[in-house]
Amino acid sequence: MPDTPGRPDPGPPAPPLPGTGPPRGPTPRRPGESGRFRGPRRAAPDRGGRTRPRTPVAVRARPPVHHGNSTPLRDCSPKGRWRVRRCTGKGTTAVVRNAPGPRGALAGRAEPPVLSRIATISLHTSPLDQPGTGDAGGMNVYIVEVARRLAERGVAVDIFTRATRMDQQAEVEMAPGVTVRHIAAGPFGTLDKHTLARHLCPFVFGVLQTEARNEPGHYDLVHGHYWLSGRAGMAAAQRWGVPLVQSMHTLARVKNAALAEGDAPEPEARVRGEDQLVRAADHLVANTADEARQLVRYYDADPGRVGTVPPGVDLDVFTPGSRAAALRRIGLPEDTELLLFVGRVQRLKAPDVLLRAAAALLDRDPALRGRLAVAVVGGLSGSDRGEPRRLAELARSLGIADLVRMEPPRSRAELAHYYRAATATVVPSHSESFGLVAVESQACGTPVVAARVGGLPTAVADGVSGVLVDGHDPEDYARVLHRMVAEPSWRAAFGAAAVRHAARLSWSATVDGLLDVYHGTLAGRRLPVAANQ
Ligand SMILES: CC(=O)N[C@H]1[C@@H](O[C@@H]2[C@H](O)[C@H](OP(=O)(O)O)[C@@H](O)[C@H](O)[C@H]2O)O[C@H](CO)[C@@H](O)[C@@H]1O
Ligand SMILES: O=c1ccn([C@@H]2O[C@H](COP(=O)(O)OP(=O)(O)O)[C@@H](O)[C@H]2O)c(=O)[nH]1
Ligand SMILES: [Mg+2]
Repeated sequence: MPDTPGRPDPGPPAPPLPGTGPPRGPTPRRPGESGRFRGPRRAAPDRGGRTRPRTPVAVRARPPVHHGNSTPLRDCSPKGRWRVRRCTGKGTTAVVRNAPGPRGALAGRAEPPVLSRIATISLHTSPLDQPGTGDAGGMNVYIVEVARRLAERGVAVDIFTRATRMDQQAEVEMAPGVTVRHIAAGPFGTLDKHTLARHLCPFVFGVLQTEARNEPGHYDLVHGHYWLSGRAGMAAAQRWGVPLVQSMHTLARVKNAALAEGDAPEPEARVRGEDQLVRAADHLVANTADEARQLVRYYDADPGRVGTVPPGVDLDVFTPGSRAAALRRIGLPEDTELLLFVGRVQRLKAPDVLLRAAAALLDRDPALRGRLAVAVVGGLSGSDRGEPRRLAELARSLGIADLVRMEPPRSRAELAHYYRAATATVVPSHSESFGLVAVESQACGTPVVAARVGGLPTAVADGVSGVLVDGHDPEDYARVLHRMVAEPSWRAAFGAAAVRHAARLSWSATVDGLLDVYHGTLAGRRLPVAANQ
């Protein structure tokens, strides 16, 4: 990754969102209702089935930037240093939190923070979508895997996403304790992510309206995924008086510093939105120490508010198995040497590098022609929809069209067969905050040949579970792939180490890390993090 790119002028601030400005405005009402509405007075059961006490107290609105703004509070329900409070005076309700800090009301007290329900925001893509196509990728997998496991540990998760079809139910139980809530915002159908910022206000309104059907204090924390969700999360967290934890998944400045040839840069509006979000979030979750450093270096994040929590892999689905059987299963002869690409088909992921490397490999070893195959598994993605057509043309011009299979997006169970069948999975991305595909492949016992960018050096143990390549020269990839094909014992050693490496990256460990971040945030702790190492 190149060093800090020239930081563009931050420009004017993005327009304010509902709920972000002090003092707090009127509470959302139900259609046809007048006066204050806080929904049915339903007591929220905690994870043990008990009812959490709600204590009405005095109100004070919080300024928009709360860090260091410690205010002693009395007579309120403690959630670590965060307090949710309600006032019946003057017909308004407000939710207030006191800022973390040693002078806060809880200083010196050792009460464990309450964490029973989280609002997860995934505005631009739904956890119910098929990953590996459009804008649905590793983030979707992450949200699903984490939500399920949080619920298993007694933390209910509501995932707010934008409704994309008229026939979608307002709420869908994705797993016990995990509810996907569809919020109408903008027209139905898939919208380009760059146009979604225009629909933030109705989305935020829908989220606030949904929450308003419950007692105040329904959510203990907001976790935003991707910058658009984070912008919505800023408003919701402030309105509810709870902390905002944010995962960026990708950063515009990082992507723009490493663009593939011909790729369009992320727009300035995203860069500005990310800047504001980094300032507003109570804690940022980075996938790797590299991403944590990028947040500090490119966005001036406070290192004490950046936590590093690596994503994981489903070790029940992605397991090693017979390569010959897997090849048969996907319709290829048992002696095939399969080079595999899995992911959203867009320039940033550089599937073209794999095709060029396959052609270079055949130049090195023409005898391979009868048994070499290349599979590109995944769907159209990104604003430039021409990539699949360009790949097909490239394959023809390289004289390898007969070897290349363009496969539609596959389910996770089906993907496991592709990984097991492959000689190597190739991840030549120009930028990658982590790279779940690399870990899934390793969990199936297949080594990875990847670009040495972003989080891939964490996902792949270089020289042990795979090989990292500097840059995107197809010859460099071909050299490594040739050895994988020509020296089966060399490849087998990588494969065995790959299984061990992936076994250290479980979703359960991810949830441990996230719970630490959540509890630390609720308690107002700064995180001892590697962001500035
Ligand atoms: C390329 C990259 O860094 N991917 C990450 C990331 O994934 C996706 C990314 O955030 C996409 O946004 P964009 O193309 O605008 O930058 C989203 O649309 C996708 O839904 C994300 O999945 O997150 C993954 C999980 O943290 C990470 O493994 C992957 O490397
Ligand atoms: O046909 C496909 C292609 C991809 N994926 C999944 O999409 C995710 C891609 O995540 P990754 O972090 O590698 O990249 P991202 O798309 O987030 O940039 C991985 O979990 C893949 O298993 C999938 O389920 N089916
Ligand atoms: Mg700051």
